[in-house]
Amino acid sequence: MNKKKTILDIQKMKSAGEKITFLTSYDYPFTRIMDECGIDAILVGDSVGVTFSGYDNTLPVTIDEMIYHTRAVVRARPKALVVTDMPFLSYQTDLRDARLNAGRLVKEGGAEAVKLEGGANMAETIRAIVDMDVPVMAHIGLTPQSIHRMGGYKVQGKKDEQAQRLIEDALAVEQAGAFSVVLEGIPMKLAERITAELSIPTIGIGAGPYCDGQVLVIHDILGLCEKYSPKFVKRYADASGLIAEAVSSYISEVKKGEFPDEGHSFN
Ligand SMILES: Nc1nc(=O)c2c([nH]1)NC[C@@H]1CN(c3ccc(C(=O)N[C@@H](CCC(=O)O)C(=O)O)cc3)CN21
Ligand SMILES: CC(C)C(=O)C(=O)O
Ligand SMILES: [Mg+2]
Repeated sequence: MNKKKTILDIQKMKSAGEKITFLTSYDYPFTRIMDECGIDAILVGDSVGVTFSGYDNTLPVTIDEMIYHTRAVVRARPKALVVTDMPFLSYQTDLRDARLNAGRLVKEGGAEAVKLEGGANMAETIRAIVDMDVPVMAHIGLTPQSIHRMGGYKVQGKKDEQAQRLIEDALAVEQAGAFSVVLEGIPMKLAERITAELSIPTIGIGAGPYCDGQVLVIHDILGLCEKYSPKFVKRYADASGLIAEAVSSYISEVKKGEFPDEGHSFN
């Protein structure tokens, strides 16, 4: 398909039984490459705080930083759907803040949808944003903005009672009008059950193979982020190694006077 992908295309893929592929991107060059490869959707994730800015977690990321990165992604004119994370404190305070910040991501950033963390507790917020025609993706299970409540990045929904609550959260966000939901860090059988019960697509990360689609952090699949190595990450390349090789070659050639040669110089 050579035209712009929309939330409708993403939703149709669930009924067609076609897996949905998401990756995070935070800039222009990565977006160009992954879009050329045919990625279905791009998440401008608040994981940018960890992978790009070097923070220990996602909590310090600001709405202005999310706008900045979304603009860089959108400038690549991807065919993929562009979804941007609402960062911590940009939607939890009240509905007005939530609407205003979701609107800023669309108006100033160029996002086509926003994502926020939470289930039943965020149903009203999801509804408020959807009511101004900004599509919302929900995110339940291991929600990184809740790191201090969870006491670390821990798999959620292992106990029956917790699992039941996550099923209720999933139903609540669908009911509130979310167009899709991320399931992060939950047992695969629970993700399978939620996927079967919902009519909106589930996008898993550390949630097993039975979701309607998958998402991973681009720096993780490239071996560019050493900070965390969750079990769910598969490293498809060693980009750190490639960069180190190139940088080392450059340093050594300059030191030896081999670079620049006449071919890289002007007369
Ligand atoms: N680069 C990067 N990738 C991510 O996936 C990611 C971020 N950053 N930053 C925000 C959160 C943090 N994430 C994480 C980080 C670590 C684990 C982790 O180590 N999980 C353990 C399970 C521990 C348990 O349940 O006891 C694992 O072994 O996978 C999970 C999610 C996901 N998100
Ligand atoms: C990994 C995904 C789901 C995310 O929220 C992020 O990158 O911030
Ligand atoms: Mg996020």
